[in-house]
Amino acid sequence: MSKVLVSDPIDQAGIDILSQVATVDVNTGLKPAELIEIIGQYDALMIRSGTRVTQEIIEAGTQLKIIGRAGVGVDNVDVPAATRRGIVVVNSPEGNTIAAAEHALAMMLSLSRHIPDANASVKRGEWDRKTFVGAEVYKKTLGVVGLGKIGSHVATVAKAMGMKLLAYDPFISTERAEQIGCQLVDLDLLMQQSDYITLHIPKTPETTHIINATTLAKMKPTARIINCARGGIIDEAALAAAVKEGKIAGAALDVFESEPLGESDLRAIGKDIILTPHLGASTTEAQVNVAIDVAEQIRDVLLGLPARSAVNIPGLGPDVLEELKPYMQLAETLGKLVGQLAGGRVELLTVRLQGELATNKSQPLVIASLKGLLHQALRERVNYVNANIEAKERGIRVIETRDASARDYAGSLRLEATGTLGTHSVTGALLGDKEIHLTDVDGFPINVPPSKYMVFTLHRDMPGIIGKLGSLLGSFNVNIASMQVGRKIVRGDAVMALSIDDPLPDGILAEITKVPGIRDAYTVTL
Ligand SMILES: NC(=O)C1=CN([C@@H]2O[C@H](COP(=O)(O)OP(=O)(O)OC[C@H]3O[C@@H](n4cnc5c(N)ncnc54)[C@H](O)[C@@H]3O)[C@@H](O)[C@H]2O)C=CC1
Ligand SMILES: O=C(O)C(=O)COP(=O)(O)O
Repeated sequence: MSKVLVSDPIDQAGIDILSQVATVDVNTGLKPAELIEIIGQYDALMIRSGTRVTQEIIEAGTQLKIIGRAGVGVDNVDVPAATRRGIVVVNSPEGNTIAAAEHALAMMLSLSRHIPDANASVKRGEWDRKTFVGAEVYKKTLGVVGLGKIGSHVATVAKAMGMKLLAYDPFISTERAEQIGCQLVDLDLLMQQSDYITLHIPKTPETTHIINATTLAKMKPTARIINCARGGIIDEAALAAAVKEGKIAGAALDVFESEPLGESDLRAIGKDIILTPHLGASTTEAQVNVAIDVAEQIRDVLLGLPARSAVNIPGLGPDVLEELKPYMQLAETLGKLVGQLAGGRVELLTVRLQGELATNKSQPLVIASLKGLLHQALRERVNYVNANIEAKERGIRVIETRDASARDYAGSLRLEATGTLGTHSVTGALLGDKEIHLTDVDGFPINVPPSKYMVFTLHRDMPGIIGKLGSLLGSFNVNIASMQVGRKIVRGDAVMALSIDDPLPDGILAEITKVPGIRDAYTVTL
């Protein structure tokens, strides 16, 4: 049975799902060294923001197949290191959207009405109605930085409260922004014109300290900023100084450069700074959502099924997988075949989408072709996650081409591999009930379903050659299940495709090439 380690608190609903297929150990609060020590026994790791999954931990996780982040941000996971090792990293892109958006809105209203400090003062026995005079958000301008799932929900609710909306997000179209009621502007203008600024971008090298002393200096002295996205997007020292010196009116932070928050100037500033301990996703509803979403994906991957929200399998969402799955199997089979025909080190793979397939996304088919191609060298170590990286590291160049006019089959895929021993090509299509058929080998038309063990020959089309090959294989007790010859012209060159019941015993390939008229022979396992 598989083993899953849950190293941050997650809802029981997730544990129940994992327990259907695995032994689940919940062990939270581990130090990095303790995690490194035990991770080697686990097939899956489920985390929230509390566990930093470093390269060292990934390398110690020799059995790991999947890392599941019960939430959105995967900045605490070394995703490139996981990708190199073929470990799927999944998250829950929507499970806590509402929770995080509502926390940002709560922060905005708390800032504008001084709710945390007013509450504390009443609880101290005071009745101070002067200190806590607030400001309305109605008709004020809210600047949303990052108009993704959370930013959009914040904007929608803020609009209903009568706020004017500006947004900065270089990856969102003007039309999409307008749909949500936002005017897209650049970051400078947003900083200058907003009364409230709320951040909803991921933490990346580009967004680290995107809000710094220079950008803060552009804000109005009456403006306030909210960060419920990630620590480190705002330069904390510059922010503390800006609030302390009255350059801006206030800030509310849920996330910090280092968590848990240690010694910090931020703690010392009174009612103009509100701090919460990374509570954005901490609602009962969100925690059930993310736990179920991620646990289901871990369960599926442990059962050999694809994950619906893998962050390190480019272009392979569930809808694409559903639609392209049969073609991906075709691509993988053709990749295995052309890799074995090419024999030596492959330097260039040309992936050609033909007929109806030409209008489809090529990336999943390229990944599947590479997975097949590299199978010979890497076996189970290559998967959809690391096929691209492994190919790059081996110096395999990939060219994608399309030919919508190819009409032999509704849709077909052609792979051509050029390597140290020459160039080979194979084409395949899905026929009837989506059954894979090989339709061309090295330019010779054939029509055979692939089988696990096959022999291909390149020979002269002349009388007697099929019989000689049949007897030769018979003399070595090799049973032929099916055989087909493809040729372009009578008595010219031809290709023979044989399906055999068992692997070809050692040494027979050399015997086959001694048959007069046979120029080359290949044995493949698909
Ligand atoms: N405080 C908490 O507990 C929670 C925090 N989060 C954080 O909220 C953030 C946003 O989450 P979602 O809205 O779900 O993500 P999303 O992917 O739907 O949206 C992110 C948006 O940021 C934009 N973006 C990316 N780079 C940018 C850049 N350099 N400048 C401007 N915009 C940029 C993207 O185009 C996208 O529209 C994430 O960092 C996530 O980790 C999410 C959930 C809970
Ligand atoms: O989902 C996210 O990105 C979050 O920041 C939530 O973090 P958490 O799961 O509450 O530790």
